[in-house]
Amino acid sequence: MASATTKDLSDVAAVGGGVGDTYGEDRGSEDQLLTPWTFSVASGYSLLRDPRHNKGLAFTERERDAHYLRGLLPPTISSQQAQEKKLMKNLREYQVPLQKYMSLMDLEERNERLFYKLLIDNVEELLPIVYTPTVGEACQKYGSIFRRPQGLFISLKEKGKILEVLKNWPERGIQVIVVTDGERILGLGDLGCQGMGIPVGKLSLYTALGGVRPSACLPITIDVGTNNKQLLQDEFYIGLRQKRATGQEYADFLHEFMSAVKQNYGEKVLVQFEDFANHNAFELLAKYRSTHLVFNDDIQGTAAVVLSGVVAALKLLGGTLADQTFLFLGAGEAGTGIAELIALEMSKQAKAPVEEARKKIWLVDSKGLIVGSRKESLQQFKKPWAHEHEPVKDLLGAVKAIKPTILIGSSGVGKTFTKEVIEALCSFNKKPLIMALSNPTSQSECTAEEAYTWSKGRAIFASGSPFDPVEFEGKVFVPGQSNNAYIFPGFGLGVVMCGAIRVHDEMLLAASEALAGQVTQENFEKGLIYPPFSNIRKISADIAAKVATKAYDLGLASHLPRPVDLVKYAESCMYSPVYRMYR
Ligand SMILES: O=C([O-])CC(=O)C(=O)O
Ligand SMILES: [Mg+2]
Repeated sequence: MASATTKDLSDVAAVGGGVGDTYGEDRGSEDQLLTPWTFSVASGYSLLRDPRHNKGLAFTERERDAHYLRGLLPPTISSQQAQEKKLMKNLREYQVPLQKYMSLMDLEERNERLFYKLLIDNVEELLPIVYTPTVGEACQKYGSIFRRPQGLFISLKEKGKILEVLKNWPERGIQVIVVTDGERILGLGDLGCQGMGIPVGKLSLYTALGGVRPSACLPITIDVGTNNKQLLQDEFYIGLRQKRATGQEYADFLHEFMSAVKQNYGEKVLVQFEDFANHNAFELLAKYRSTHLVFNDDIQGTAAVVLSGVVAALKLLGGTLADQTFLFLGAGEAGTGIAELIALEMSKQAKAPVEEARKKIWLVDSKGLIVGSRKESLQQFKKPWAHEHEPVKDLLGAVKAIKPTILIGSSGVGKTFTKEVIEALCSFNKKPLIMALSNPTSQSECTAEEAYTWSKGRAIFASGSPFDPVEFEGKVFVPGQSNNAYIFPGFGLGVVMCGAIRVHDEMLLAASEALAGQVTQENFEKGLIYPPFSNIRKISADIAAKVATKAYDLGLASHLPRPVDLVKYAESCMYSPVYRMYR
C-alpha cells in the first residue's frame, strides 16, 4: 500500500526537544532531538486503523484524496468538536460507569487524539471514569473486559529475556514508565496481572493532565503471580496462575527489569512505581533511587499532594505547620511517606531538626498507636514514628489521647472514621482537617456527607476519590480531592523536560509548594484546599517549572542550556490533542 511520507518529528521528539506537535511543521531545532527521523504515516485503510493518526470523519476532502481514503468513509466531514459533542452525548447515556470506561478505552484504541481531547476538555467528568474509582472496578474485572494489550506484560516466563520484551514495544522515545506488580491495587488488594488498569490509567493522566506525549508513555505490569485465590480460580484471569514469587527470586527479577530499562532507554526515563505492596515499595525505592530516575507515586506523590493540602488548609485553620498535631490511620506507603514529607517541611520552616518535627506526628496501624514499646516488632519504615507513649489499641483511643488537629486516613480500609471518631475530633477542635485518602470510594475512611454531618459542618474535608458536594443545614460544602493525580503528571513533565537524572526530595517539596500556590482566594472562600481539576494543565505547567528549577539548582538536570522562562517552556512542551492536517 502506498504511504505518505512526511518529515514529521513530533511523534518521536523528546519533550525538551522544543518541538511542537503541529503535523508536518518543525518548530524546534533538529539537533536537539533524539534522532533525526523521517516518519512514515500509513494511508488508506491502515490509516483508519491507526489510532495515533486516525481522525475518523474529520478527514478533509483533500486528505481523503491524498491518503487513499475515498470510499472508505461516508461522505460527511465532521469537525473534532462535533465528534467530541457526539461522543460525550453517547457516553452520558451509559448508566454504568464501567460501560463508560470500556467505551473510552475503545475510543483510545480507535482515535487517540479524540480520546485525549475528550479527557482534557471534560476532565472533572471523566477523571472518575478513567481513574479512581472506576479504574478499580476495571482492574477487578480486567480479565473479562480485556480486549487488546495497552502496555507490556512482563511475567516470570520472560525471565532472562526482559530486554527483548522491551524491544517488542513499538515506540522508541519512551520518557515515562509506570510499573506495577499488582500486589496492592488502590485499597483493593492483590489483583495480580489485572493491575494493568492502573499504569494505563496513570499514564493517560500523564498525557491529559501533564501533557507528556502518549507515544512517550509506557505502562508495564510485572507478573510474578498472585496470592488472590479468587483470581487464581477465575476462568478469565489473564495472569500467571501461581503464588507470588518473593525474596531473592522477586528481587532478581525486578533487578533484571530495572537494568533492562536503563540499558534500553538510558538514564533519563522516569520509572514510576505504582501500587506495590508496602515492603517492596520501600525496598525498591531505597534500592534504585540513587542509580535510576525513579519515583514512587504512593509514597512520594501522595505525600506531595497531601502536604500541599495541609499547607493550604493552614489559611483556614490558622497557625503554622509546627502548631499542628497529626494523627494517621495507616502506616504504610502513603501514611509514612506523607508523615516524612510533612516532617521535612516542618523542620525546614521551623529551622529545627527533622527528629523534632516527627514528634508532632503520630501513626496508628492495625495494632494500635505506634509507640516506643512496640519498636522491636516494628517494620523498618514505621520505626521513626514510634514515640514514647503508653499503648493505645485503636483509632478512637488514639484520637482521645493525642488530640490531633489533623486526621489523615491512608490504610486502604473503608468506614474507619466512624461517628464516634469524628465527634471526638470535634470535641477539641473548632475546625478539624479530615483527609480520607483511601481509594477507591468503597475504601474511603468516611464519605464527604459523613464528615460534614458528623462534624456539624465544621470539618475541612478532602478525600482520595471524588465525592459530590454535600448540603448540610442549608449550606453547600464542596469536598477537595486529595489525590496524587494533582502531582505526578506535572512532576513527571518537569523531570523529563529538564532531563533530570535523579529525583530528589527537594523536587517533591517544590511540586507540593507549587500546587499549594495555585489555590486562589476564591477557592479558600469556598473552603477548598485544592484548586479545581479543570485548571490542571496550567497547574501542571507550574509544577513542572518549579520541579525543573529545583533540578537545575541541584545540578540534576541534563538538558542545557536552562530555559529562561520554565513555565512557558513547560507549556510549549505539552502535547495538544487537536487534530493535525495531513499534507
Ligand atoms: O490511584 C489513585 O487514585 C491514588 C493512588 O495512587 C492509590 O490509591 O494507590
Ligand atoms: Mg497508587
